[in-house]
Amino acid sequence: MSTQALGTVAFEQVGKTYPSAAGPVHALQDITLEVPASTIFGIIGRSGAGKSSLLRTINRLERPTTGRVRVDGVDIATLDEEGLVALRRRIGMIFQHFNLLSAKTVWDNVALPLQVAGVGREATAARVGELLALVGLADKARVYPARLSGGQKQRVGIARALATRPEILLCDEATSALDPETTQSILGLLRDINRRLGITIVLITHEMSVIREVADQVLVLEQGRNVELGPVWRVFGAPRDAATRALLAPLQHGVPDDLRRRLEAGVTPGRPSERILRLSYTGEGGLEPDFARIGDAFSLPLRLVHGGVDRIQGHAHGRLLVAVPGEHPLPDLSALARGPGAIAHAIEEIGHVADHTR
Ligand SMILES: Nc1ncnc2c1ncn2[C@@H]1O[C@H](COP(=O)(O)OP(=O)(O)OP(=O)(O)O)[C@@H](O)[C@H]1O
Repeated sequence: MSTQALGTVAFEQVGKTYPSAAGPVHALQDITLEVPASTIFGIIGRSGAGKSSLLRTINRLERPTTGRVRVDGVDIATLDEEGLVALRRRIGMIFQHFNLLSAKTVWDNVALPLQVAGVGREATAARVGELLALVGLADKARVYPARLSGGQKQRVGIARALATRPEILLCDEATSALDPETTQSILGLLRDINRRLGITIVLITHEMSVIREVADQVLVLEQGRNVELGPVWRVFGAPRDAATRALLAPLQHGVPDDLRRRLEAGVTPGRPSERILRLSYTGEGGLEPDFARIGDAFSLPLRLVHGGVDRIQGHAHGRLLVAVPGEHPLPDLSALARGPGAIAHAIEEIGHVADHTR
C-alpha cells in the first residue's frame, strides 16, 4: 500500500510511439517525474511536442509504449476493466470545447457521471445542487448548453468532472476557447478547487499566461522529451532551455520599437549620448528592483526607460531598461549582479543612443 497523498502521479521512463505511414512517431521519450498531490502542474511545449499524449496517459486514454504511469503508487497498466472504471472516477477531465451533451440540460449533464456510477436519485440531486453552487450556476440547472456562454459551458464541464469527487483533474486546453476575462474567472475557479478541495490539477495549454497565473510547477516538452521542469517562478524567471525561451518570448518585456530604432541609429561622436542598460530579475533569492539601491550603485543620474516586473508566486521577475549619461564610466556591472549587495540578477549594456535632451 502506498503512503503517498492522494492525487500523486508518477511517470517512470514513459515513452509513447505511434505507428504512422511515414514511420514510427516518438511522441514521448523517457519521461520520469512526479506530480505532487494537491498541486497545479502545467505542461507546455510547441504543437506536437507530446503534451496531449502525456496528459492522456494519466487516465489511460493512451497507454505508454514503454515505462509506467503510477497514480497514488499503483501502476495503472495493471488495472482490469473494473479498476480502470474506478480510476476514471478518480480522475476528472475538462476539454477545450467542453464536450457537453447538447440534448441534455445543465443539471442532466452534471448528473450523468453519478447516474453511470449508480448513485441513487436523492444523493445525485444533492450532489448536483452542490456542484452547481460550487461553479456558480445554481440558477442554470434547467438550461440547455446552447444557451450558455463559453465560460458557463466550461463551468458545467468542471462541475461534471468533479461529480464523482476525483482527486485529480486533467485540463486539456480548458481556457483556449475563452476570452481573456472569462479565462481569468475559470482560472480563479480552478485555483479555488485546488486549494479548497486539494485536487491535483494537471493542465496543458499553449497560453503561457495561464501557466504563469495558476501553475505551481511547469514541465516543458520538446519533441517528446522533458527539457525543463521546475517551479513556475524559476522556469519563467530564468528559463534554461532554448525551447522554453522560445515559448516564453511573447511574455518577455522586449525593447520597444522606438528605442530599437534609436539604438540602431547609433550616436554621433562628441554629441551627448546615453547608455541603455538592462537589469533582469529572475525571482531567485527574493531579489526585487529597489530604485534607491540601483541609484546608489551607479552614482549617476538614472532614468527608467522601459520595463516591468511581474509577480509569480510572490517572486518578482522582469526587466528594466534604464538610461545613464553616456560620457561617464560605468561601475563593474557583473559585480553589481553578484552577492548580497546585488541590485539585479543580471545587468548588461545593450547600447548607446543619442541624448536629445541635452
Ligand atoms: N494517434 C496518433 N497516431 C499517430 N501519431 C500521433 C497520434 N497522436 C499524436 N500523434 C503524434 O505524436 C506527436 C505528439 O502529439 P501530441 O498531440 O501529444 O502533441 P501536443 O503537444 O499535444 O500537440 P498540440 O499542441 O498540437 O495538440 C505529434 O507528432 C503527433 O502528430
